[in-house]
Amino acid sequence: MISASGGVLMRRLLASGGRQRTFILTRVHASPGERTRETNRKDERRDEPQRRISEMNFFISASLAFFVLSIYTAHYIVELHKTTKDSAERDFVSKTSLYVSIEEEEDVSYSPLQQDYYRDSCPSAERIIRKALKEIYKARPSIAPSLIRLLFHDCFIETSSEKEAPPNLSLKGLDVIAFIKSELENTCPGVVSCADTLALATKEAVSLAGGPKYSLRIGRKDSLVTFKDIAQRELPSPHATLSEILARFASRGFSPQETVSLLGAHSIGITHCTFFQDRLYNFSGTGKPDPELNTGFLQELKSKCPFSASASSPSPCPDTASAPSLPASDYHTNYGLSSENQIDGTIDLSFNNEGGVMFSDQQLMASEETETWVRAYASDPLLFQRDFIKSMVKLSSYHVLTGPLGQVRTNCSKVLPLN
Ligand code: HEM
Ligand SMILES: [Ca+2]
Repeated sequence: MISASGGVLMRRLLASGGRQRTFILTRVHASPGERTRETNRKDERRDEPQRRISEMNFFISASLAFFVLSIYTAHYIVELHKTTKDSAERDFVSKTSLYVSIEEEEDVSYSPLQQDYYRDSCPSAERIIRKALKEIYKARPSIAPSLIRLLFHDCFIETSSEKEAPPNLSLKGLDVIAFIKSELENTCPGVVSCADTLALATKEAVSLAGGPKYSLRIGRKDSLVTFKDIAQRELPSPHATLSEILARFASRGFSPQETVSLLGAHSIGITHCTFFQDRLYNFSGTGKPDPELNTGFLQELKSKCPFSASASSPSPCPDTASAPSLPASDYHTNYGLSSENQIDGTIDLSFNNEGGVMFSDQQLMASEETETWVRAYASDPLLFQRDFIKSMVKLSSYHVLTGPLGQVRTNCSKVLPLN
C-alpha cells in the first residue's frame, strides 16, 4: 500500500518537474527593514492580469531541486515499506529519517481514510473533479485561493454546513463545490461526499495554482449537524496575536511549525481592506499607524485602502475582534451576501511580497520559534512545499467523519449562503 501510493506520488511529482516556477510566499513576512529593497517593483503587481500571474506562480521552486526531492521521497517510502513491519517501528523510522513522506504520516494518523475509496463505487470521481476544476480555473483563477481558504474554514470548524454562521457566509467557492458535486451526482448518485469533493478539489486547486501535487486519502462523510456556534467562536481573527493564533491551532493538534506552514497559504489570494485598515489609520486605538509598517509600504497600502470610518472605529459588534473572517459590514448590514458585493476594497495578500498585510500574519515574526520557520520557509521553497502539503493533508483529515458517523449529502448547495 505504501509503496504503491509512493509510486503514484512520485509519478505525479515527476510529471510536474519540468515547469518553471517562482516562489512567492516568502517575502510576505519579511522584517520591516527588508521591505524597502523591493519597493520599486511593486507597481507591477497591481492590476488584475498581474494578480493572476502571481496566483498561478503560487509556491515554488527551481524544477531541478524539486525533482531531486521527489526521488528521495519515493525512494524513502519504498525502503520504509521493505524494512518496517508495524506502525511503532515505522514511527521510529520516520522520526529518525530526514525524508519523511506525506503518505507515511497520513498512514499512521488517519487510518479511517483510504487511498482508493471510490474505486468500485465511483471510479471516475477524481477525474470528474479534476476536469471540472481545470475548466473553472481557466475562467476564474481566483477559485484556487478561495478553495484553499474554504477548506481551512471547513476543516477548522468540523462541518461542511455552517450555513447560518456569519464567518462562512462570504466564503467564495461554495458555488463551485456545489457545481462539481452535481457533476458527480450525475455519474454516481449519492456516493461521493461533499467533504471529499472539497478536499479533492482543493488539492487540484493547489496544483493548478502552481503548488505541489499531493495524494490524499478519501472516504470522508458529511456531518449530520451544523456547528454554527463553533464557527463563530473558533475561527481566528486577522487581529489575533501570536499566542491566540498558536492556541487555536494547538487545540487542533497543529504545532507552531505547522501553523506557520499553513499560514503560507496567505501568499496567494486577496484580503479586504477591512481586515487590516486599523494598521493604517488607528493601530490599537492610538490614532496612528502600526509602527511595524515602514513609510513606503504604509503609503501604498493607504492608497489602496483609503480611510473608511466604519472600518477604523472600534467595532460596534463586540465579537468582531475575536471571531470574524469577513468584513464587519457583512455582519451588520449585508448579512448573507457575498463579500464580493462589498464596497470595501481588496488587496493581494502577496502585495509587494513584503511584510504581512494582516496583523495576524505579521505576528508570525513575534517569537523566535515562528520567526525561525518563516525564515526557513522563505529561504527554502522545497521545505515549505513539503511542510505545507503535510499540513494541508493533516488539515484535510482533521476530525473527519467516516463510516456510519456521517452521511453523504446529495446536494452541497444547501450550504450556499443565498439558497
Ligand atoms: C490565523 C489564522 C488565519 C486568519 C486570521 C485568516 C484570515 C483571513 C482573512 C481575513 C482573509 C481575507 C478574506 C477576504 O477579505 O475575503 C483571508 C484570506 C485567505 N486565507 Fe486566511 N486566515 C488564517 C489562516 C488561513 C489558513 C490556515 C489558510 C489555508 C491553509 C488560509 C487561506 C487563505 C487564503 C487562500 C485566502 C485568500 C482567499 C481568496 O483570495 O479568496 N488562511 N484569511
Ligand atoms: Ca467544517
